[in-house]
Amino acid sequence: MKNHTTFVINPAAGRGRVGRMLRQLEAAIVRHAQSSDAEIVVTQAPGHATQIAQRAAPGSRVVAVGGDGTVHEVLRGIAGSDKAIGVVPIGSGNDFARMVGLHKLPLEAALRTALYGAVRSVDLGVVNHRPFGASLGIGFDAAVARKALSAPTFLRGMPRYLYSIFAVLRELELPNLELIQGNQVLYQGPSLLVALMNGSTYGGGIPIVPDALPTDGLISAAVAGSFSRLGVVGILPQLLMGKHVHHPRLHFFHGTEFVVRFDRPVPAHSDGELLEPSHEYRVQMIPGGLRVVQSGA
Ligand SMILES: Nc1ncnc2c1ncn2[C@@H]1O[C@H](COP(=O)(O)OP(=O)(O)OP(=O)(O)O)[C@@H](O)[C@H]1O
Repeated sequence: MKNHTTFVINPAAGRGRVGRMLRQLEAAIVRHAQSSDAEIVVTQAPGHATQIAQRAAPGSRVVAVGGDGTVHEVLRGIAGSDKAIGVVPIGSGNDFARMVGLHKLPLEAALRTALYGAVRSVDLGVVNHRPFGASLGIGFDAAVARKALSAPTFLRGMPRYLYSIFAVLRELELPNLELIQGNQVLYQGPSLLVALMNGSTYGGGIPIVPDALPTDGLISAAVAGSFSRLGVVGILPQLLMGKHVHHPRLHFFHGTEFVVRFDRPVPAHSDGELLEPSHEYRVQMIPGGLRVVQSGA
C-alpha cells in the first residue's frame, strides 16, 4: 500500500550540513520514493516544521530530516493525531533517533526506513501541556544552553560549550526543588538539575538515565541534589561516561506523572529546545502516545 510521506528538511540542522546536502537529499528521496507518494518541503524558519506537520494528511508519515530540534517541531505538529513521525538523523545531537534505534543508519537506509519501515508506538512526554519526544532537562544544563546563546560569536563547538559551563558555574546559586508524585514529596532541597526522560540520553549521547525505556509507559527521572562548583566539575566527566549513577547526590525515580516545583523560575529544555523558565513543570508520560516509523526498510 502507498504511504503518503512528507519529508521536512531543515537546512540549518547539523550546523548547516543539511543545507549543503539539499540537492543530494532531494535526489535520493526521489530515487527511493518510486513506489510511494512523497513530497519534500524545506523549512524556511524555526517553527515552520510544526506547521508543515500539522498540514500533512491524516494517517500519513512526516519525516524530520535534521536533528532533535527538527524532530521536536514535527512532533509538536503531529502529537494527538494518527500521523507517524520518521527521522533521517543529520543533526548534531540526534538523541531522539538514538532512542528509537535509528541513529546509526546510513543516509540511504534511513530514507528507505522512513518511506517503507514499520510504524510502532513509543511513549510521548508532555510538559506543561507541550509534547516532547526524548528528554526534558531542567536546571544547570538548560542554563548552560541559554548561556551559549549569548556567548562570544568567535567561540564555536566545544570552546563555546566550555565557556558557557564556566559562565554558569561562576554565578551558580542552586534553586530549591520539590519533586512531587501524587501527594508524596519525593525530593526536597537544593538541586543542580532534574532530568525527566523518555530516552536514556540527551545533549548528544549523554546517558543521564541509562535505564530509561521509551516503551515502559514511564518517565525516568534523575535529580542531582546539592553540588558545589567543584562538585559539578567532578561529576561532569562521570556523567559523560554514564558512571554517575551511584553518586550519593544523585537520585532516580520512575513514574507516570511528576510535578517539579522551584522557589524561583528555572530554565528548561525539551529535546534540546529551550522553554521559558518557570517555577513549575507538570510532566506526564502518555503510554504509546507517539507513532514512529522505526524499522524494517
Ligand atoms: N530554515 C531555517 N533557518 C534557520 N533555522 C531553522 C530553519 N528551520 C528550522 N530551523 C531551526 O534550526 C534549529 C536546529 O535544528 P536541529 O536541532 O534539528 O539541528 P541540530 O541543532 O544540528 O541538531 P541537534 O538538536 O540534534 O543537536 C531548530 O531549533 C529549528 O527551529
